[in-house]
Amino acid sequence: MLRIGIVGGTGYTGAELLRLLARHPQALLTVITSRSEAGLPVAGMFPHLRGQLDLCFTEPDPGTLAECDLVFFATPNGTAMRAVPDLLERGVRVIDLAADFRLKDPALWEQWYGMPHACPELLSEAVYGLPELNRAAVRDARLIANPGCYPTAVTLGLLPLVASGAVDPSWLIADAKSGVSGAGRKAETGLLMAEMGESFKAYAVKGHRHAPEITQNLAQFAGAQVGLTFVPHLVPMIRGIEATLYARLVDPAIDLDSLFADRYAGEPFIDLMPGGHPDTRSVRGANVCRISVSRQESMPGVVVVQSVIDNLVKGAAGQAVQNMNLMFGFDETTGLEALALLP
Ligand SMILES: NC(=O)C1=CN([C@@H]2O[C@H](COP(=O)(O)OP(=O)(O)OC[C@H]3O[C@@H](n4cnc5c(N)ncnc54)[C@H](OP(=O)(O)O)[C@@H]3O)[C@@H](O)[C@H]2O)C=CC1
Ligand SMILES: CC(=O)N[C@@H](CCC(=O)OP(=O)(O)O)C(=O)O
Repeated sequence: MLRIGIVGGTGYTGAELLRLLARHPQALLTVITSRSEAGLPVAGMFPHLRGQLDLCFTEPDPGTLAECDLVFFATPNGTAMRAVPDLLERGVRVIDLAADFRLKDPALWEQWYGMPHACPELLSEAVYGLPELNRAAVRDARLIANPGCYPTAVTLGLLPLVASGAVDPSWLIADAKSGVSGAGRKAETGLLMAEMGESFKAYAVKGHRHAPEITQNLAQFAGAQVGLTFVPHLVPMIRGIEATLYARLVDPAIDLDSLFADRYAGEPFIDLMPGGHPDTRSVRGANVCRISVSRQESMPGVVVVQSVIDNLVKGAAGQAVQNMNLMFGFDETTGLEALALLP
């Protein structure tokens, strides 16, 4: 059994990791940290884990974490980078669900995250953990940068188009919407039901920190400068991301459904839905990205992709478990077989 630690076990992605790992046949949860709940039983805070997990939250402690085979960081940006060098040194492998190791350029990290990077020397080693893009490297990684939620939905939706040269990479638009759990479990006025319920708005229109992450992903395949307009929206639902993506086709005669089917053949967590309108409830709780690709008769030169994920599953904890399975040689789908919840 793999001994697993989770730093940040009281947040939404930490709780989702607990839900998935409590039933994973090869995973043994040994350390779950929380500074605010240290000493309290995990199942006391999360009753859905009663009878599944007999552990108490503990303060994050490097010595205890070093006894694990793998540590997940489900913590705010800028937390993992302070602890990771020591854990790697002690032979522990790490999956960071935050953004600390996602951007390869430390100056870009500082620009978007507002602090200098604590261990820039590890950025080149860290593997971006999107298996559909990077599966072989994930298997051998000591350190995984688990992708952001929006970047997962947007990258998977645009990748077949950009990588095949079917679209002009300098003109990409991503219009993305997220449920409120994407903002984490912190108390914030703008996230109150009375503030965001029955309402809907775009935010970070001038620039969101996920834009450089998506651009970095696509640039590896584009063969030319990537130009992306990315606008996120907050919608009054709890889970889910829907990204509607637009790009200009180089050859309007291309068979788009075949292009996507070829790119994602054999992918266990990509579901192509030709002619469909994937909705967020069809992925709630499931580790899947459901994609449809279309064009309008009046604008045959513009492709429209719809891509949906559960931000906490394929957009965070499920993807992290998928990466863990690859890193430790388990079947990639172990512990991730659950279907979506409907309704
Ligand atoms: N929510 C989402 O949909 C997604 C989130 N992410 C990323 O995953 C990370 C976690 O997100 P989320 O679960 O939503 O966040 P939450 O705010 O819900 O939870 C954060 C957790 O981290 C702990 N924590 C906070 N500060 C520290 C610290 N300095 N040292 C140790 N533990 C700390 C908190 O517990 P305590 O304070 O008790 O120690 C809490 O358990 C973030 O970086 C987020 O950007 C990525 C993809 C999707
Ligand atoms: C709805 C909402 O607020 N979403 C978050 C996405 C946060 C996230 O998961 O991003 P990182 O892992 O890169 O921090 C936001 O826009 O900040």
